[in-house]
Amino acid sequence: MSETDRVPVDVAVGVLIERDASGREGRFLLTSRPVGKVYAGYWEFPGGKLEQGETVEEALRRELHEELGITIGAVHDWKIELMDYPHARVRLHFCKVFEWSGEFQMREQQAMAWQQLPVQVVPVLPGTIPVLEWFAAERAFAGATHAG
Ligand SMILES: Nc1nc2c([nH]c(=O)n2[C@H]2C[C@H](O)[C@@H](COP(=O)(O)OP(=O)(O)OP(=O)(O)O)O2)c(=O)[nH]1
Repeated sequence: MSETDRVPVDVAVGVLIERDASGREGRFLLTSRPVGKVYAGYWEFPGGKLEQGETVEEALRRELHEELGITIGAVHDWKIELMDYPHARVRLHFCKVFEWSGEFQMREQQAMAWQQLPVQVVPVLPGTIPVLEWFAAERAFAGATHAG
């Protein structure tokens, strides 16, 4: 593999979180990767690669609309994580989202699950696990962050 193959691809990832009346963060949304993609069936936060000229926010709005049929409100930059996979090197831009409108539609025949720690759906994509650790730290959650 040549060096240029290892240039990271930017990916916008949406961490949709429910909040209660006091603003306390609760369940978060995971979706399964569709059949035909690498890591098909693995659970992740919804999102996708930036197209040329797009910002992270623009890509996130487009991807969540394309994949889930929803329109998202404010996008809050949260963390950036570099992941090396055999198939690619990706720079994941995780953004928190608390507001959205529209009915969820699984437009790529994926599945969705609202989760708490510890996450019950399996298997979880390797690049998703750091997010669960960040949640654990924020929420003072002790123990395994996911099953399996
Ligand atoms: N959406 C998402 N992708 C993640 C997460 N963690 C993680 O390592 N990734 C990786 C998997 C993929 O290599 C890459 C996202 O690419 P993708 O193939 O899902 O993006 P896309 O929808 O634009 O796909 P395509 O049009 O190229 O088929 O980021 C995550 O939590 N969410």
